[in-house]
Amino acid sequence: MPHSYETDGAAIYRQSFATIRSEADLDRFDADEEQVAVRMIHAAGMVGLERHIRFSPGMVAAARRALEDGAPILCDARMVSEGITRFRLPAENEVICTLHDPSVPERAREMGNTRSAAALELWRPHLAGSVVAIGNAPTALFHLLNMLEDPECPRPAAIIGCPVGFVGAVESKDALWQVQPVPCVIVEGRLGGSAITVAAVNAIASRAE
Ligand SMILES: C/C1=C2N=C(/C=C3N=C(/C(C)=C4\N[C@@](C)([C@@H]5N=C1[C@](C)(CCC(=O)O)[C@H]5CC(=O)O)[C@@](C)(CC(=O)O)[C@@H]4CCC(=O)O)[C@@](C)(CC(=O)O)[C@@H]\3CCC(=O)O)C(C)(C)[C@@H]/2CCC(=O)O
Repeated sequence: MPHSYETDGAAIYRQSFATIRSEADLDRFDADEEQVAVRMIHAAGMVGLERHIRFSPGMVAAARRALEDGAPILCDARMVSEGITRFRLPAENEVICTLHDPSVPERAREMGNTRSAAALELWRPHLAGSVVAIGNAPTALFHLLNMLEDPECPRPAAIIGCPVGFVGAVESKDALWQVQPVPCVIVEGRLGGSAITVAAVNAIASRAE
């Protein structure tokens, strides 16, 4: 007997978002934040994630404005850059991931750091006014914060800072939240990841669900 299941993609999304809106506690988010939080919960498959999501004031508007003005999106991992739905982007924005540039392994050896952190050195020409999406590597977020301690370093318009894991994820996100060098969103704690980060970018890039 063949299995019966929903085959309409749009209906699947509608049903998912309706389920999230009925089960998640979204009251503390404004309308812009709620749209982004719903998509992050959707990507994680986890109602309850909302308790860990923190937006700095005006973050979604700042990131949206930057994208509409043509800002590039700088991603720590290809899992993030590949997940961004290009047709959602308001200005055919460039999506940049420098992690696999051939110069990065040698640069990482010289720096005594991970490839993820070393790859950010190649972001410098693109950083001003960009939207940063870090979904994997805590060392990338720490290195970005260190770069931004230099007042000469160009500043992004907004940071989606959601690295995941057990070593450095909690600490790097706490550091971003403490410093808030620019408007940002984080997922507190060990939770995070490329899918949740991509979902935030895709939600910010599109105005309404
Ligand atoms: C320590 C690292 C962690 N990686 C995690 C989780 C996942 N990583 C995947 C993949 C395919 C990649 N991870 C690298 C970025 C690689 N991961 C690391 C590093 C060793 C150090 C980063 C850091 O600690 O900040 C990092 C390599 C580096 O030198 O920077 C990756 C480049 C490794 C590689 O394939 O060469 C690669 C990213 C490729 C790309 O997309 O461009 C996973 C899919 C795991 C797997 O393959 O089994 C998974 C994805 C999670 C996600 O949602 O993004 C952690 C858990 C983040 C971990 C850091 C923290 C920790 O607690 O260990």
